[in-house]
Amino acid sequence: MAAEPLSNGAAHQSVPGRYILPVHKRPSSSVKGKVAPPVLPIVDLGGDDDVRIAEEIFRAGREFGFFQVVNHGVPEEVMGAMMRAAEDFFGLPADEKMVYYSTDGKKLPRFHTSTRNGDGEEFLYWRDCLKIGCHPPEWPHKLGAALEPYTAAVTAVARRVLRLAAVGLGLEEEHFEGSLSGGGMMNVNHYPPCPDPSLTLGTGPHCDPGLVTVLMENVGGGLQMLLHGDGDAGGSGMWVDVEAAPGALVLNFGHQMEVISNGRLRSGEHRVVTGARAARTSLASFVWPELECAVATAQELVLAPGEVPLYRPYSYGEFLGVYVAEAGHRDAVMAHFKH
Ligand SMILES: O=C(O)CCC(=O)C(=O)O
Ligand SMILES: [Fe+2]
Repeated sequence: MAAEPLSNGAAHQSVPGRYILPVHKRPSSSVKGKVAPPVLPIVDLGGDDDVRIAEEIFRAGREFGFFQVVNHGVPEEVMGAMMRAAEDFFGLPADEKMVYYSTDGKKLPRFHTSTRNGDGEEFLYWRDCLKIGCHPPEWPHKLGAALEPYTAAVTAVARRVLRLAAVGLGLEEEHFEGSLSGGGMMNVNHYPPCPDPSLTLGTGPHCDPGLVTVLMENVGGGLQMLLHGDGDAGGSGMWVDVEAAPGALVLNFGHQMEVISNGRLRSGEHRVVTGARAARTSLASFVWPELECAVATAQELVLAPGEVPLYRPYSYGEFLGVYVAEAGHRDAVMAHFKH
């Protein structure tokens, strides 16, 4: 049954039944212990010491799949205008937002709650979202003016990081250019205050499907990443808060980076916990391959003695189909592509 988005009505006094997660899916069910949250690695994109920057990105990508960037070159006014436009959207009267409402997972732009507006969903995540394609004619007119400069600036950051990631991996600097990074879209996420955050999640555990994601948020707190325990931070299987400095952008690698790098760079698994007080808005800009693009582990890497590709080649369209069908569950998705 289709669900009404959270931001369409008055503030919620209690958690509607469909948003209450089964006990084993609630945020506390996966806390096995406590580690001091590691500081999210800070990569300074300023300056031209690309070797240093590439090394920093490689280290953060290997351990967490997550890092924050400063001196990224996206003007403060451009970030501010984009965030205000996003916040304003969710404050619009319901009928203006519902113009974009759809349960058709392929439609863009698309306004939805949870992941699919309740269509085929056993339970709902405490999130409204506006999904936007990467091409201007499809942009919702209310956000259009802010989207153009923001998307251009953030795409430039992603492209620079992809060039540096290629250098860190020992690939040609241009490895990710062209159709490998020719696609993408944006999630404009909105998490209203939740009357009982222990019963809900804003987004469930997932890795992003593409190469790299650039995230901007208005309120710190909510995003968590899963630790793997094989780096200095320890804490295998633990969720820790992703906290970024004011003005920084948070970046994470997605599944395609893990496949192409044969696991050297991790796709950072993450989720969003809800908060009782402030509404949180975040913008996740995804850079990914064009649908017909063939994706495969980079041959230059697999030449290491005895090393074989972990995943079989596929088209990105095939990958996205599996990702949607498996609702983004990391292991279930990757099982389709493992050798
Ligand atoms: O809201 C966030 O911090 C993360 C959102 C997210 O994971 C996504 O849109 O894929
Ligand atoms: Fe995500």
